[in-house]
This record gives sequence, C-alpha cells and structure tokens, in this order.
Amino acid sequence: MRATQQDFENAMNQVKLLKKDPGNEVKLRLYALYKQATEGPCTMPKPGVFDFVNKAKWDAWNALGSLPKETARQNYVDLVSSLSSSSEASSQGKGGADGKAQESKGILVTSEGGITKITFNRPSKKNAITFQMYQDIILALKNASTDDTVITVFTGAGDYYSSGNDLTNFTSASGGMEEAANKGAIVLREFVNTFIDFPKPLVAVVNGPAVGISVTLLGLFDAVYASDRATFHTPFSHLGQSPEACSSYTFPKMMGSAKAAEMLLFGKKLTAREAWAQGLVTEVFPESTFETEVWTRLKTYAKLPPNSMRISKELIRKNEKEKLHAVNEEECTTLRARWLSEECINAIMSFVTRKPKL
Ligand SMILES: CCCC/C=C/CC(=O)SCCNC(=O)CCNC(=O)[C@H](O)C(C)(C)COP(=O)(O)OP(=O)(O)OC[C@H]1O[C@@H](n2cnc3c(N)ncnc32)[C@H](O)[C@@H]1OP(=O)(O)O
Repeated sequence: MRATQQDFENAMNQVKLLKKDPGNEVKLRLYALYKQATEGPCTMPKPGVFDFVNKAKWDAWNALGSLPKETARQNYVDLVSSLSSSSEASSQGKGGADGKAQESKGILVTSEGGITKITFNRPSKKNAITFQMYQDIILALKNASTDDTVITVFTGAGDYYSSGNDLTNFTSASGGMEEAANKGAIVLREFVNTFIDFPKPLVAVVNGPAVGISVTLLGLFDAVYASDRATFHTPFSHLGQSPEACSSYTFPKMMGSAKAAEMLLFGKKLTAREAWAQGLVTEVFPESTFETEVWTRLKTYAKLPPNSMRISKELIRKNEKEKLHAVNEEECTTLRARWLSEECINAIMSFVTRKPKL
C-alpha cells in the first residue's frame, strides 16, 4: 500500500518522538527524503566546501536525483517506521548493563561479556537479507559503535550464514523494479558506509554457506572465522548484477585480480579452505569444534584494552576510508542500473518462479 499524505505527516511526528538519536547519516537521509517528497529534485545552488553542514545536506538531497515525490514520501515513511520499531526493540531489550537482547524479525542482537552479537535470524529462508534487516543492522551497528561493548560479531542462525540479498526485495516493492532499485541503492549505500566507518573490531563467525553480499562484506571485517562447512559464493554474473560492499576494490587487493575475477565475474564458489588461501578467511575450524573454539577465543579478545584496539583499527582503516566510500558510491550507482537491466530482471524472475520442491 502506498504512503498517503497523512502517513507522511504521522511519520514526521514520529521522528520527533524517537527515543534514540539515529545518527547523522540517517538524519541526513531523512532530511533528503523530506525535501524530495515536499519540493522534488534539488535545484538549490551547491553550498561552498567549507559550509560543511549545508553541503552534507545538499549532497544527500542531490543524490536522490529525479526520485519521484511519491517514492520519496514512501521511503521516508518506511525509514521512520524501521527507526521506530528498532528503537522500541532496543529500548525493550536494555534491561541491564549486560546480557541485553534486541530482537527484530530478521536479526537477533545480544550483548554479553563485551561482545555484541548480531545474528542473521531467518533460517527458513537461509537468512536472506530483507530491506528491513538492512535497516535493523544499520541501527544495531550504530548502537554497538557507541555502547560499552568491545567487539561486534556477525553470525547466522541455522545451517546457513546468509544467502545474501533477499531476491524478493525487488519483486515485492509496490512501485515495481524502478522503485525497488532506487530504494535498494539508497539502503545499500548507507548499509555499506556503516561497515566502512564502524570503529570497533568487527568479526564474522561464518557458520555455513555464505552468498552474495554476506560474502563481499567480509572484505570490510577485521577477522573472519569459518567452519569447514562454510562456502563462499558471489554469483553476480548469473544474476545479471555487479559486485557490491567495496568488493570490486577489496577482493583484487586481497587475493589478486585473477582470483578475484574467478569469484566476482565467473561466480566460482570457494570452500572455506580456498577462501582462507585467498586471504578472505582468517582461520578455518572443524565443524565439530567450531563454535567452542571461536567463542572461547572471542571472549578472550573482548578483554583486551578497547581503546587500544579502536585506535589501531582507526590507523589501519584511515588511509583507505575515502577510497572505500568512493568505491561504494560507484558500486551502488552501477548496481541500481543493473537491477533495471533485462539480464537481472530475468534472473530474479526465474528464481522467484522456480518450481516448488516436492
Ligand atoms: C538492497 C541491497 C542489495 C544488495 C545486493 C546484494 C547482492 C546479493 O546478495 S546477490 C546473492 C543473492 N542470493 C542468491 O542468489 C541466493 C538465492 N538462493 C539460492 O540459490 C538457494 O536458495 C540456496 C543455494 C541459498 C539454498 O538452496 P536450498 O536448495 O538449500 O534451499 P532453498 O529451498 O532454495 O531455500 C529455502 C528457502 O529460502 C528461500 N531463499 C533462499 N535464499 C533466498 C534469497 N537470497 N532470497 C529470497 N529467498 C531465498 C528459498 O526461496 C526457499 O523459500 P521457500 O521455502 O519459501 O521456497
């Protein structure tokens, strides 16, 4: 159902009632969507480089291009609704100083012993990531970046780590592919930026097969521990798509262009040991001892001095940040166009119309 003017006004009121500051990036997006919904595309002159605040606002609004007013209104309402549900969930979960839990439909966030654990929690769909989950993960990371936990860990519930982007994100949008592609590019840009800028150690505990964006994101993690049952698959060409999460930059840098091409162009699926040999995985563990060994180690790491780890991470990431943001920007623009291509639409349609298993 399309958002009405009344929904839009309700959402504007809801923003004022948010319990938690959603952070600058989200506020900029709200501003941009509001301006686009009420005034249409940005035609204001660009502020000077030293007018930081107005320039950031102008950039955010201008990046929406010719997004229709109705779509901007819908995206604004969707964003506010995700912020409201996540802020409710996180305030419900904040019972004590430790052992907190935040649950939303597709992710489970807990914090204990200095570790924030974000679990892809849709095992019946192999932990495919919905639009709502992207938003919830952004918020969970923003919370984790300022709370008192030391390390943030991603893992998956059930037999998969994650099957990547939920392919029905594109087919279930009320405004069709065009709207889904616009929304996808906005969500993806912010999602990946949040990983690029995340200030604390970020670890992936890859419990099973990983597909698409759940693999490409690993290039932005500080450590990747994998069960020997895990596999790593980026079937972008099969899907008529192109790489995301800065993998067009991080993968060739990490494994050399020939090996990166096998994954990103030809969709070669790697075993955990192959991924380790390419530098994508830090260490592989036998499935039988995986959970015990990895969590024991992470609990020890979480006792290391947090400021020292944060400062070291900043030094490691600092020289790359600008480049990573530029790569993310270009990948999102490219992907938006890909999602509207015949190659991609056909691939997604053939997945969603597959014959059900007997
Ligand atoms: C907005 C930002 C966008 C960022 C873009 C990112 C790009 C990517 O991530 S590309 C990668 C997209 N993912 C895929 O192409 C994987 C598609 N899924 C599969 O190929 C298979 O499902 C599987 C190999 C992961 C598992 O196969 P298996 O035979 O074991 O199980 P299934 O019966 O196929 O799956 C169970 C259940 O889960 C649903 N499902 C699995 N993956 C997805 C998915 N990615 N999107 C939507 N739904 C998915 C599958 O349809 C089944 O559902 P039903 O039980 O209702 O039929």
